[in-house]
Amino acid sequence: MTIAANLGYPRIGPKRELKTALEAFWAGKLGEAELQSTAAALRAGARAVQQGSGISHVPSADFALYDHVLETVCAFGLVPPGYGWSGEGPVSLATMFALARGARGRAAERAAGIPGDAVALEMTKWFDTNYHYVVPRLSAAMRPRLLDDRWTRALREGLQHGTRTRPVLLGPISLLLLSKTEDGTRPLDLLPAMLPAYADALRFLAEAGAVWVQVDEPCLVTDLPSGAEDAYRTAFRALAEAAPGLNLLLTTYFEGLRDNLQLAASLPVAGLHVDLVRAPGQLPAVLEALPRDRWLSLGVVDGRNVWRTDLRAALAQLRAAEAAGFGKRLMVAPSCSLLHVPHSLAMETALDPALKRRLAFANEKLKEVAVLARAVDEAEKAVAAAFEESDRALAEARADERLHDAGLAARLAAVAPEMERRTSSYPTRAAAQAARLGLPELPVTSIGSWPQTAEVRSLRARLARGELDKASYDAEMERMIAEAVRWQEEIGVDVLVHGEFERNDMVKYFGEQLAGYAFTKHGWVQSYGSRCVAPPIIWADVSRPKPMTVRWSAYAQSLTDKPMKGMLTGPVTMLQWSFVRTDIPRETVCRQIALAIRDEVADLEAAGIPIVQIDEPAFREGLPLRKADRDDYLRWAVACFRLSASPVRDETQIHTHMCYSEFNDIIESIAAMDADVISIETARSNMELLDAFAVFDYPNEIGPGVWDIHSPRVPSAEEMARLAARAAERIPRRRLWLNPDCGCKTCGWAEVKPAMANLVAAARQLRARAV
Ligand SMILES: Nc1nc2c(c(=O)[nH]1)N[C@@H](CNc1ccc(C(=O)N[C@@H](CCC(=O)N[C@@H](CCC(=O)N[C@@H](CCC(=O)O)C(=O)O)C(=O)O)C(=O)O)cc1)CN2
Ligand code: MET
Ligand SMILES: [Zn+2]
Repeated sequence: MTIAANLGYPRIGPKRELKTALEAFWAGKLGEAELQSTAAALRAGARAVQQGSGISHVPSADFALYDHVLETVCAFGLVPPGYGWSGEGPVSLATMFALARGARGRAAERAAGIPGDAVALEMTKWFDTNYHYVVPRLSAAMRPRLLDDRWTRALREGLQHGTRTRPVLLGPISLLLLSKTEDGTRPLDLLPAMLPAYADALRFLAEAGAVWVQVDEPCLVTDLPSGAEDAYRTAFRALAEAAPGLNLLLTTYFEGLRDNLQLAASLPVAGLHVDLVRAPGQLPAVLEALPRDRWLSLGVVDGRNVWRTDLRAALAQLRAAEAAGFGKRLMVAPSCSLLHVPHSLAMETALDPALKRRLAFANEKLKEVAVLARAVDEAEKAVAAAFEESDRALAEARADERLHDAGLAARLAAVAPEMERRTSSYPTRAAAQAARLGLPELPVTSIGSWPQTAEVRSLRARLARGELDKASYDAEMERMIAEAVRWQEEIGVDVLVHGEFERNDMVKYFGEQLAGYAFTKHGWVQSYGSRCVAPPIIWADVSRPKPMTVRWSAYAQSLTDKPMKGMLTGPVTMLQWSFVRTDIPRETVCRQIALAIRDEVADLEAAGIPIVQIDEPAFREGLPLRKADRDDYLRWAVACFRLSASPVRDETQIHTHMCYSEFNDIIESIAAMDADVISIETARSNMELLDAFAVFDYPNEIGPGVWDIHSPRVPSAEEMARLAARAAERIPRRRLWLNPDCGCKTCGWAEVKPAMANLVAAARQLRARAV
């Protein structure tokens, strides 16, 4: 019988219950037992929904309080020293959260022996998603072993409630390849030490009654480093031997297997899961390569996007697998974990009904999976109604004239090459800008947002509930802007920002004002830990009905003689952090957004704003996972940024900002964006991220972050001056700016005020020193 399977379910809870519980726990308002019981209730709810939808392979241990990579690290005792773990026994919750968030000198941390200055481990993007995982920091001295059998515990939890779940384990090779090492060891060198711990986990699972275990190896879709192939063979031989009766499902997602297909097909596992949404074309090769005694799990329902599945097209792929001899060993599944989509459409009462009919969130996707599994076994007739609904929604979408804006198409077709170029080259512009702005050496600025306090959010919540009228809301925003402007002037910041108080999120805020975008009420997706985003949905051609930010920036500029920086989110990030329609190329959607941003840039200039920052924090994240696909992406991504940035005169300064990025492999493209100034996150890497800019001889101005805003610690002026001096060893001082790593929206004013004052002091110290 064809098996309906799921690979992972959203963790945050339909009403963000996990977020609420975590934040209460961290604030000392909720005990550990209560936190754990909220988590258990969420898992029970998830199992019930999945089973109720007809899923027979329900995942377990896909849940994590903060992050699944971090929980894996803690389970195996891969904890660096300095976080209060003795090296024996299970890793405490306090230690786990200190690894994730750094210590804050709280009583619970002191009690757990965690030094007050313990800094958080690095966080980075999970492949090309907007989910962040905690990067394991490994060393050869570590003695991996199974300290906390979270997998067997998860299996037993399901069994107690009558469900034999399929535990999910992050595979050893992906775990190591996603890690960093401290002592020059190569991550894969740790494999021999890791394997006994993995073997224990599998053996205990088998003893506890597991039948299937999902071993996630997403790195199999990437360009593997040397040695990885052998490591895969060694590892899976050991895993297979550890628990011979257990069925391992080798699970890949986010891309096709390509040149790793033979490797994947040759590993001694019971089944292979492949992503047929990202890489539908790999099916024939997979059918040819995979031995017929293996199970084949086909990811035909998109786990990364919110559109309803074309059931007929998906069924055709399943039938092809059946015809090729996998009929008795077939699984239907989402392409990847459903972590990346919102819980349920049921709560979305305000969506346009026609649009809503075209959507499927996690719960709806599970039903599609179940319908497809039945369709394979019982013929389409058994599920005819579902197929007709899918056909109808698709036909309706194709016929929907609202999707296409003829005027916009004409405008895009008329984009001339000079629209993607500033009038003059950087040296000419730099001179004009220097004359206009009169900035000191090492100018001090910030990345845009000031704290999104509970007060700001509650104003917005009251506006949404109708308890506050728009005029009063706007007046409150102006009051906060005015206060922020006065404070920045007082402490001596050179280029001011208005603070972005009026924005719920840097993408959603713009999406809400652009035509072609829809947004949800409860469509939350976990970004990291307790932080969520509600990505807007691009369903039709995107255009800008009217100016979006000019009012706030112009107001802020009216309060000061110092230059005010206008703040926009760039086209690539707007694309990357939205759910995007699939009927036209992403490149086209991005160019539409670029035109909208371009108009906003021009309007800001016309309103007298001398500097405009176009944020592109997701520029690197959008990079295809495979090197072979990268040039094409970089070509259009750079062009879109330039299209949005180029309507202005020489003397108007364009900034961009990027964070969470390694720049080495894309530095040429960053230079090609030709922003006058780029600010980047570098504080945590001790300026090492700047090396790419130095080696490449990056020609324009750079603001390397000297304050890690993700840490609650306030850096001293000396510390920031030291980092800036390190930067000055790499980049000529006349092209350097001083700024934090990123926006301050998640900080509190208690850190922001002293840290910004210290930043200004650091700049003054350095200016006084001749280098
Ligand atoms: N889209 C996106 N992706 C991104 C980032 C980003 O900024 N945006 N940054 C990086 C990730 N960093 C992030 C940093 C912070 C948050 C974050 O703070 N998220 C907020 C939600 C932001 C939001 O949409 N806020 C809304 C809704 C706030 C809310 O929850 N309101 C309450 C009511 C609050 C009250 O009554 O006081 C409710 O609706 O229940 C607003 O401010 O209006 C959260 O989880 O809490 C998310 C990601 C990378 N990816
Ligand atoms: C994730 S990048 C954030 C940039 C934005 N301008 C801010 O300051 O919040
Ligand atoms: Zn940032």
